[in-house]
Amino acid sequence: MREDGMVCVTGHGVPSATIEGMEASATDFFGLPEATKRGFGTPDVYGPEGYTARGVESVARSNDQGKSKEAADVVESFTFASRTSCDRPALAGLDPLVCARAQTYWDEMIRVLDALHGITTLSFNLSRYFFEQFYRRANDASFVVRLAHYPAYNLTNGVLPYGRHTDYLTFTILRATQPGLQLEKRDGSFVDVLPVPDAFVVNAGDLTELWTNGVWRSAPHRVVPVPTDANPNVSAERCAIAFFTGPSEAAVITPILHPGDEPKFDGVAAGDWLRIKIGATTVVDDDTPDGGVLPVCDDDNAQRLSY
Ligand SMILES: O=C(O)CCC(=O)C(=O)O
Ligand SMILES: [Fe+2]
Repeated sequence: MREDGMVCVTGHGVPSATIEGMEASATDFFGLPEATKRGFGTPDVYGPEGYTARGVESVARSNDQGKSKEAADVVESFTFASRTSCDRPALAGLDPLVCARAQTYWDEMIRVLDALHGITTLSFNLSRYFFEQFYRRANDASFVVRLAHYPAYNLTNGVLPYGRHTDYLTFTILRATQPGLQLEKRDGSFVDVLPVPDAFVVNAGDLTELWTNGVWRSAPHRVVPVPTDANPNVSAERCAIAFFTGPSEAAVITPILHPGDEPKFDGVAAGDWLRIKIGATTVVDDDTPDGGVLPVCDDDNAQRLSY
């Protein structure tokens, strides 16, 4: 966490069936016709609940509030913004099996997060219950399950499946079975984060860095295309499941200081930070041309999604 801001977690106890169920839900959902997918949530905005279509999100814009007008990511996604998302009208009609699997996955992720918080309290000499007040008391902590599908696409104009960014809040618990994720090291070089069987990748986000006064690092990372064996000009299809975690919107996060420490950051309300970051990432029509124009998926060369 100090050096890279990213670790590989094994021995987490999450049943394989729970992980495989969520992966199967991702495969099933993204395999639906585009018009059906667009019926869930707000497909032309990234952030709220439900489906976000390809060409809408440009995560790299979160780095500078959108000033750089980075290209849209080659990704479509589905967000469960609460454990009971499926009860909301926006998601009415979603396959009940997908909903049930998401709830099971959610509960397991909370369990893993509790362990991560336990490790953090030990590392920073905090009360075992330090995080409770920020996450549980108001019962509105920022937890999100995000399913991401990176379709196969022609590698013609250098766009990335998912641009370089840091995660906005505290810990992200990530599951991906295909290569493509890269971590930016402190010297600016990128290294592959290859999938490890049965493991999760956990990375610290911006508020973890703030909270730990810079001791743990908010790791810049990105997803790069991985050419298929059949055609080096086509990127392989990929799926990932992220569980994003963060404190309640109103929680003001300030650096945890030990005797002799000087604060390196000002405090910030978690909700304000999230809005600043996420607000810049939706690509709109009047953006620079590259924002809306994506390479077309070559169906003949597209690989079947396989877990
Ligand atoms: O797809 C991945 O492996 C990483 C996705 C990611 O960085 C994110 O959703 O924040
Ligand atoms: Fe990320």
